Amino acid sequence: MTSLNPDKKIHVAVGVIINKSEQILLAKRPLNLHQGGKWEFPGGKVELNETTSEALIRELKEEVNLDVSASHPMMEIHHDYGDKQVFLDIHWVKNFSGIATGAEGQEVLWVEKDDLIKYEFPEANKAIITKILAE
Ligand SMILES: Nc1nc2c([nH]c(=O)n2[C@@H]2O[C@H](COP(=O)(O)OP(=O)(O)OP(=O)(O)O)[C@@H](O)[C@H]2O)c(=O)[nH]1
Ligand SMILES: [Mg+2]
Repeated sequence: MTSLNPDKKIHVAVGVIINKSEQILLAKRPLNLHQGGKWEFPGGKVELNETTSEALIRELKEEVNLDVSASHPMMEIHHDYGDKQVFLDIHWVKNFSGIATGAEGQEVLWVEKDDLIKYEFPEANKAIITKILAE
């Protein structure tokens, strides 16, 4: 039996990580995951009893081995993929230490802002790219 689930929207903490050379960090989503094979901004699901910034710190350590010391809100996006509804809570991350690596085996890349349009992203990310380019 199918039922309506009011909580099925997934809350995701997303980091737009920008280094001293004004490059942005991208990671490639593993093929087996939702929206697999596309590039993304590192991040992941906010767990119960966790704030968005706590989730961001945890996810960026797990995924790209960076230690985030500060982040600030950039924008919120609600998107329906049909098979999944997401609430992307996107933060700028300018204060961090460490060397970015694909800690889960994924490809990671520092990209110039103007080159972002060359990469394939999940549909919901279009507005994020627009916002970055407007900075
Ligand atoms: N991390 C991230 N997720 C995004 C972006 N854009 C976007 O639509 N999403 C969607 O948001 C959801 C994030 O889930 P995720 O797979 O990163 O979550 P997670 O790291 O906690 O993974 P897991 O709990 O499945 O191991 C996915 O459905 C993904 O397609 C993005 O730029 N970054
Ligand atoms: Mg993730």
